[in-house]
Amino acid sequence: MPINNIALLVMVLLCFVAVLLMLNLKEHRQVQAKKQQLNSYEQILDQVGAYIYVKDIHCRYVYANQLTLNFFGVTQDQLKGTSDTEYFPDSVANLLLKNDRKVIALQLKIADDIMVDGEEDGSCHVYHEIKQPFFDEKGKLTGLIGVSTEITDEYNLRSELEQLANTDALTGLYNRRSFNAFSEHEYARAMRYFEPLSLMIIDIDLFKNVNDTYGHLVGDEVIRRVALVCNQHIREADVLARIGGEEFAILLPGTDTESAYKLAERLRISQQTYRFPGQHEANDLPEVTISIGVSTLSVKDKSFAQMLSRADKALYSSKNIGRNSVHVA
Ligand SMILES: Nc1nc2c(ncn2[C@@H]2O[C@H](COP(=O)(O)OP(=O)(O)OP(=O)(O)O)[C@@H](O)[C@H]2O)c(=O)[nH]1
Repeated sequence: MPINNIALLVMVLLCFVAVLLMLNLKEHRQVQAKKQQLNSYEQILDQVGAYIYVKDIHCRYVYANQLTLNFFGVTQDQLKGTSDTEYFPDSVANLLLKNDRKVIALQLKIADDIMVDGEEDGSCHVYHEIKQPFFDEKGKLTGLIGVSTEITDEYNLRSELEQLANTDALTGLYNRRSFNAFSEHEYARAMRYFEPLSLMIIDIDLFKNVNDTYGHLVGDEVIRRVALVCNQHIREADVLARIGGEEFAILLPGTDTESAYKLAERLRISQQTYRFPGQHEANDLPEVTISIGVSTLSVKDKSFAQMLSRADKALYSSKNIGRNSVHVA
């Protein structure tokens, strides 16, 4: 082969190698750039004040940001392939797994509040978690991505506000608002399943005299004592509420007229014969009597209001015959 041709061949080969090297270098640079980009994304995620993690389709951890790693007390390498059973009590881990499986199976985003008991002080922490399916660039499901934030303070505040909105400050009983909600619910249930349902309205007799004679503060204590005595006689399913100043109501699911009447009589008598053990200050409060109106759900009732109105009428009958009595309507 002439020398010129060999030189040409060497030149072509060199060019080919140079092109290959350049391509390789470009690819290397791209990989490096991607790595750098991923590193900076990870750095960003590490600085977010939320627990961020990725799990595979078997609900095992693939990645977690620094906050999550700190919480679990593991490194990124130690985390890989582990599951929640290693970091949470069984009850919590099962709940988390249930949510994970839902996300994977239904390919749906879900949100939930999770309560976790603190190991050291027994305090309860609440986390709001959002989980959604995670797909690769070809659209194939590869697992899930989750974000959790601690909402203990908000949760406690919400519970306190809910309690304030639903309970009566003086007695701690349900207020009228929550009594109405319970009543509608129990009325619908009793109607649907043909179950008995009774209602009692209780009013303290001549209560104005108590206030006028002993003052409002003593009046308040008497209201609290009436509530306490009523509370001692009811079952867990019964709903006792303070629905007005000196007026109470008790909703009695699964209770027929006869049983409701017997309970009302027991309550009426026990308001006069109660005695709290020891030197209870309620024992020194002025005596009062109560009047009660009872009604029971009828198939003819079109709404809970009709039952309520019958109990009200029965209460007025009790007042009209001289108080300290029970009437059924
Ligand atoms: N101390 C106190 N008194 C209250 C409260 N809410 C309502 N009252 C009082 O309860 C009294 C109710 O009086 P009335 O409606 O005339 O009825 P009553 O004196 O109980 O007479 P009868 O119901 O007919 O037996 C009023 O004096 C109200 O001011 C409360 O939260 N605390």
